[in-house]
Amino acid sequence: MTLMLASVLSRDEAEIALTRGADIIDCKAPSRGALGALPLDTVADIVAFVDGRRPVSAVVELPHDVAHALRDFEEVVAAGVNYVKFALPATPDAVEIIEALAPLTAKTKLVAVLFADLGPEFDNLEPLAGAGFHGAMLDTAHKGKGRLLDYMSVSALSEFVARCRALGLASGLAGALESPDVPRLLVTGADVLGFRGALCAHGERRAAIDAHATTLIRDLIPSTRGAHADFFAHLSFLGRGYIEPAGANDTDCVFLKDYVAPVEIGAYAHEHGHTQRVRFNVEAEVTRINGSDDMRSIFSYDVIMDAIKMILAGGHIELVETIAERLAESVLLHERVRTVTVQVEKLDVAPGAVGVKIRRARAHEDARRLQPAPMRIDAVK
Ligand SMILES: O=C[C@H](O)COP(=O)(O)O
Repeated sequence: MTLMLASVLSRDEAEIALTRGADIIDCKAPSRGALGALPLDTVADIVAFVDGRRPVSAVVELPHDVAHALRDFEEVVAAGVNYVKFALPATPDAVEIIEALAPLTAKTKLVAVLFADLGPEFDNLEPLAGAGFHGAMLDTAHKGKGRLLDYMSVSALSEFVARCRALGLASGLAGALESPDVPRLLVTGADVLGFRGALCAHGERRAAIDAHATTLIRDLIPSTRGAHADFFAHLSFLGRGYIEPAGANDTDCVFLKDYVAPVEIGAYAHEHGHTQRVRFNVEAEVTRINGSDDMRSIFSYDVIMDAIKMILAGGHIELVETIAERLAESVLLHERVRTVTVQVEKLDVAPGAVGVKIRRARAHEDARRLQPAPMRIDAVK
């Protein structure tokens, strides 16, 4: 289950984040850049307010002299936080920094932050795991100059998450994330999605966090916590067709039309080692959700494009049928999708197009698997 991390700069903001359902309360000073540390007394105040109801993380800004870092880390640990985050530079001394901080892993959970916009060094993940670090998080250093997905694709982020998982590291994704990014990043399986800007009015990370903006992000991330668990149960039953539409007009069609990509595809030997143009047409029949006019009520076409990119990132594929089946399966993972039609065409084999068109539906038993009491969306405002 992916957790929601909310970066806050005060006790009052921690109260908003906590009451609106954030899973992790992250102490951070937006005025000091991407990974700014709050004063220790503020961190202690937030820890005291949260009072164990959620895990609390805090940032340490690495000093140039790593020996001093230990003292800074010790002070934050003494403030009672559960996780300590710091920026691990993509420089040759990174392993030296990891080794210097390793003794602290006996006292707290250390999370190294790598910056996607600064050429992150993923080979440092092994030393981090070997030193007993808790996790690694991708973020962006230059706020206001792009989101995480502007620097790394969903496929690359999925690889980062898988590599962390294989090493026993928890994985986090952050970086000027916005609400449309959430359904796209959930497919990576990251342990944590981190937010600051998206929780603030008008996405301005230095402004105060806003209760409704925080609730919107919370509602987009499935949760096992309280009202939001019911909310998501409600959504998932909608997706599974639990609330039977009165008629066909209770579903909408989200489509991707004439999306052409270079694909390594073909069963013949001469089709290996190069790409061919392949055209994708996808129609997803989705259960409509009324009651909100934001990301909570839509199934994003981005998710379809990301699914295509993730399949193609896997290398050469022999058959168009294979791509079509995998794509249909990926789209049906989203519980709002009731049926999907996928057409995959090779454009460079003949004067026209050749390929396959399939239609797949969610298994009917899926639609009746659970029987909750439906809940109005605005009940979680
Ligand atoms: O770890 C969470 C970061 O504070 C994300 O901040 P941001 O959403 O402003 O990039």
